[in-house]
Amino acid sequence: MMTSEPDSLPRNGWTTTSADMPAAVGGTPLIRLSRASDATGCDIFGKAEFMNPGGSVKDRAALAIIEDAEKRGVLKPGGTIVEGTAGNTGIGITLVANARGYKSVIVMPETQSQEKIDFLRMIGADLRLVPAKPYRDQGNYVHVSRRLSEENGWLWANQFDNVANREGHRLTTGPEIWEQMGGKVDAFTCACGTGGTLAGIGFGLNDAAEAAGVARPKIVLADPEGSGLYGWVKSGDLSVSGSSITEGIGQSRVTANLEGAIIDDAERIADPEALEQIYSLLIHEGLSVGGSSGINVAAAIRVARTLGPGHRIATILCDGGARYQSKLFNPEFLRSKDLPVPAWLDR
Ligand SMILES: Cc1ncc(COP(=O)(O)O)c(C=O)c1O
Repeated sequence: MMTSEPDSLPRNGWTTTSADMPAAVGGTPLIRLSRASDATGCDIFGKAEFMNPGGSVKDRAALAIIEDAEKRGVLKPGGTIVEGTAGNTGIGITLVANARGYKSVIVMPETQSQEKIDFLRMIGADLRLVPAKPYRDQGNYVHVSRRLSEENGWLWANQFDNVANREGHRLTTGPEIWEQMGGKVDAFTCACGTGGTLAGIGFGLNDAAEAAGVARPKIVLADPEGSGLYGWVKSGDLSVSGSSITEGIGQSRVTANLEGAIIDDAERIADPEALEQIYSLLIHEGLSVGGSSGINVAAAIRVARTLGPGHRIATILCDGGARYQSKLFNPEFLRSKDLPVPAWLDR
């Protein structure tokens, strides 16, 4: 394995001296969300994944996938990693690649936020924008990235079906949440793109609960409109309806990362409900988060109301609001999607 630190050091770069960018991935704070907690009589906590070096939870998947490939000997010094991504995984891969001397080729649907596109270019990704197509179409960004890998002999990160993704969360994010909550976790809510975060943290929390001899937390999928997973969890039906302005989440198939995942229930959250949480977190708590975080917090509030006062619920603040300034915080964009524009934003 190519690391500049001995294996025995903790991977919590924010509280120890970091050797390099990869050492600073993870170890994020867990923040009590006051308004959501007060409104429900529960303690609702958000894991501040926007504090990772690349600004999102996907730094963890990127690092886990790259370290797994290094260990398996399929990523050689100076090698190239190609990936299809909504942007955040591409950012994580490119930053880890820069730190470790690899090259990155990032395939991304052109519909994703300009901020992610600009950031990927800034950090040196070889960016290939493609038209947004459904997964069944061979022009879909995931298939384009796989073909590029086959044609050029590059490593395909394959975040959707490479279970090194969820294994990374099982070994880091899950135990971190358990420890930060003192082993008292009643429920966990999380949206899915690849499913790595939901499945991996679910396994990690389950492992920790088993080791402690206590009941495991309830694991609840938070799903946007336009995703098939809510129906899949509720009735086994993956069919899709509606749409969402959120990015990086929603899925129409059971990825390898989702196979066998612990999922007890699901909440479907429409964009206005997610935006309400995003704006409330920003205005009242000073937390700037993106669309999937809004879906996650809205689902945590619903779960809190179902469980009743006194429960402790964790969720993920996946990335920051600045990544979506031109969309979630842009009155013209919101109006074009028939979404409400809050008065404070409309000036
Ligand atoms: C902002 C954001 N939230 C959530 C997710 C979903 O995470 P996962 O792929 O682990 O399901 C992604 C994935 O790209 C993302 O970019």
